[in-house]
Amino acid sequence: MPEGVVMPSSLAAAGPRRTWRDLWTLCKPRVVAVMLVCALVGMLLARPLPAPAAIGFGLLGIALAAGGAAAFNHVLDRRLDALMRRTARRPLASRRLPTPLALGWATLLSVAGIGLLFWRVNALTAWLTLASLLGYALVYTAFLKRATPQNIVIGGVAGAAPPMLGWTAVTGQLGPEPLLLMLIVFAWTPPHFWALALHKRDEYARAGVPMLPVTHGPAFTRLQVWLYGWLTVAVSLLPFVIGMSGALYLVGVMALNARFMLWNARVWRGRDPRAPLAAFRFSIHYILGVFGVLLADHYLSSWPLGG
Ligand code: HEM
Ligand SMILES: CC(C)=CCC/C(C)=C/CC/C(C)=C/COP(=O)(O)OP(=O)(O)O
Repeated sequence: MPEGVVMPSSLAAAGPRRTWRDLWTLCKPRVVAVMLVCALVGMLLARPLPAPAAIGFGLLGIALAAGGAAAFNHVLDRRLDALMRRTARRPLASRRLPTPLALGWATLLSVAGIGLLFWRVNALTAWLTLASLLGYALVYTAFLKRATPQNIVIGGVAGAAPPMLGWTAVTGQLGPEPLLLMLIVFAWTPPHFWALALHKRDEYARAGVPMLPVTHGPAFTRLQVWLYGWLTVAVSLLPFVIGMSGALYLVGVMALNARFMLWNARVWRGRDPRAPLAAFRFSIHYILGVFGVLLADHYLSSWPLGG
């Protein structure tokens, strides 16, 4: 049977529940959820406090667009995903879901998300979100991922956008603060991803994906995790340095940085084979923690006067 053509009976046999679950999976819901936390913090850090409708429409539009981008990634990567154990069970890689249906779903979500941002939020946020969507779905997935070990550094610009998108959604303009929030996520992306890539190096090599551990080897990648880790630490201190956040943020982020660098240093030393996976897992707690303390500092520091 040609690729993408699935007998209607097989869909019927899978059942509508399974199909909806697969469509949900295409959106990378856990990744998008963390992005939405970053976007929400971007919104709440902007002054004056945004109206609930601005927050709601902004988050919904960003969520739909990011979910759509993730679904395009599943479509474009379906053959590659089938070659790796981590991704082989995905709906398209395992041919549970017809490709045209996934393509339609990705288009629907993307058009709905960008349309909603234009209609109910503002044009600046809609254009920036569209650029992020295309940056991830097309530039990263279709080209960079297969072309260069710097794929995730350049592609990381798209993934780092949500806090900036949150800010512009409620203010309608850019500024140094949203760009700094974006820079934190951007610097964090290489240690986040290369830690996992070290753990999955053999799978990427077999699939022929030029991730850094494949092209430059584990020792070089371990060093890069450590160096980008320090870059992330430096950037994470900037909100305090420029007076955007106070002492509470500084204390919180220092504690997170200590733990983050502990894991990155273990990755760098290369003696503990479990370190890369543990460092990858902690990287997610780290980014949530940094945005959490940014928010806590913003509200608690100005209490009882209000943010
Ligand atoms: C180009 C940039 C990025 C790359 C290449 C990347 C790569 C990855 C990969 C390969 C995974 C494993 C997924 C899996 O096991 O199915 C992952 C997981 C994850 N990433 Fe990233 N990531 C990037 C940016 C981000 C950003 C910006 C965020 C959030 C702000 C994020 C949050 C997460 C979360 C929460 C997970 C865990 C998902 C789960 O448990 O299902 N990532 N990332
Ligand atoms: C509009 C907007 C904010 C867009 C951003 C969209 C988005 C969901 C980015 C996710 C980043 C990510 C998980 C990359 C991994 O891709 P991969 O293909 O290398 O990983 P995989 O092998 O797990 O699919």
